[in-house]
Amino acid sequence: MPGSSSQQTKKKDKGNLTKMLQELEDNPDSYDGFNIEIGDKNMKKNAPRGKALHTQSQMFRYAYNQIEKEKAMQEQNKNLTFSGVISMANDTEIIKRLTIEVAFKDLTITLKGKNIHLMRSVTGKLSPGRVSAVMGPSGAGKTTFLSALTGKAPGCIMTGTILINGKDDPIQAYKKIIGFVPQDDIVHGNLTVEENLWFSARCRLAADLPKPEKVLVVERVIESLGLQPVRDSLVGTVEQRGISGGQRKRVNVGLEMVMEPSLLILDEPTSGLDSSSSQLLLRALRREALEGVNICMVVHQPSYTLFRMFDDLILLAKGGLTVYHGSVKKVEEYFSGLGITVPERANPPDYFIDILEGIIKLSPSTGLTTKQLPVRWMLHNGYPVPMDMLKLIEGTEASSGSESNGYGRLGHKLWIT
Ligand SMILES: Nc1ncnc2c1ncn2[C@@H]1O[C@H](COP(=O)(O)OP(=O)(O)OP(=O)(O)O)[C@@H](O)[C@H]1O
Repeated sequence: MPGSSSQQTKKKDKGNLTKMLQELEDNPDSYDGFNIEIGDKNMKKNAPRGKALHTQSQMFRYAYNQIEKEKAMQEQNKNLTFSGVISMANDTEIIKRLTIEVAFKDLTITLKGKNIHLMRSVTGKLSPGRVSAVMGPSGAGKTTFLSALTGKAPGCIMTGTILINGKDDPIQAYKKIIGFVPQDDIVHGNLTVEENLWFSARCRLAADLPKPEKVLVVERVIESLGLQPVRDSLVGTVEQRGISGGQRKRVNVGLEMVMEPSLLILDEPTSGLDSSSSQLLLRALRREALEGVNICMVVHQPSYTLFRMFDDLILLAKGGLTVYHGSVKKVEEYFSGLGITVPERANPPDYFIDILEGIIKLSPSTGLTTKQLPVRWMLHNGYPVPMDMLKLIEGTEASSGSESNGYGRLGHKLWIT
């Protein structure tokens, strides 16, 4: 059949989807030679009964129909009314991602053979549909915390519990729906943006997912991350300059986004980016969160605008101790309750980190030292306090009988701040 040589097919495979679909519309049978090696099973399953999808042109027609459906829905969305939303909810088959809630209790990581804690008594929860920022001074244990969430602590002993959706399952059981974006880029410099994402999609998505659906996933990620203008550009290497640093970071995140994770963990995805590039990336992540994705990332020195784009904050002090874990909106209120007020022109996240770094000394009027902040957090939440840490708060007494497990609790009077 004309126009179906393998060379042409390869080109089309890599090319722009819109162009391919336009060609398909003009000449629907021209893709019979397209090499689709996976996904036939589902295609057949989804096809009308008794009409198996035999040819690739039929498969492309299917993909085309899916896009047309999306376009129609977008058109419908333009004039949304309340009753319109209700009717859409009734008419449309809404496919939701599985959601993951991660609750951790008393998470403690100790170096093997040494009594050195990298993380101590960390308790909290990461919820689906929320974007959490992990912050703290350098060496506080932010990366260690992310690793612990994925069940990895090489060379260390990890104690405490991690519950996934309330169950004590090993986190490894969920690895297919957990994405991890490491600190260092893992993009292939000699491939284009689209090729990088395609490569990841082919490796990470289920082998039996129909190719048209994979196409849609990659297209959605390109669109969401604003990579459309550079989709055909080489990512670049040290020798050969490619896309910008911000775009490269977005591709790096996209490599994990194509697997459509339910929990997405990112280590410093905005480091080295200017404020607007960071905001662009965070906006894309917030859109993922709207779909129910649970997002947790380490972030360094965010601008106040960026900081306010997060839902929750996990603030760690050196030694992997929690100083605050909760809504970003309430962090200033919590610290002002301790007598720590952010000066007018200071950026709150910078101010808190400077306190934890010891650059800013706490005012004597607070009656607190930096080292006491983690204990104050434990007391504020009624968490058990390790005995050696309890001693950091002067004039307190541990409740009787609690010493055997190494934990103590303060009397109610001393709780009130
Ligand atoms: N496997 C290990 N063996 C020994 N020390 C370790 C190990 N992993 C982490 N550490 C130490 O634990 C502390 C926390 O490290 P981590 O990388 O989690 O900090 P961080 O807050 O992410 O720092 P940064 O912001 O500088 O990246 C550091 O002092 C680090 O040297």
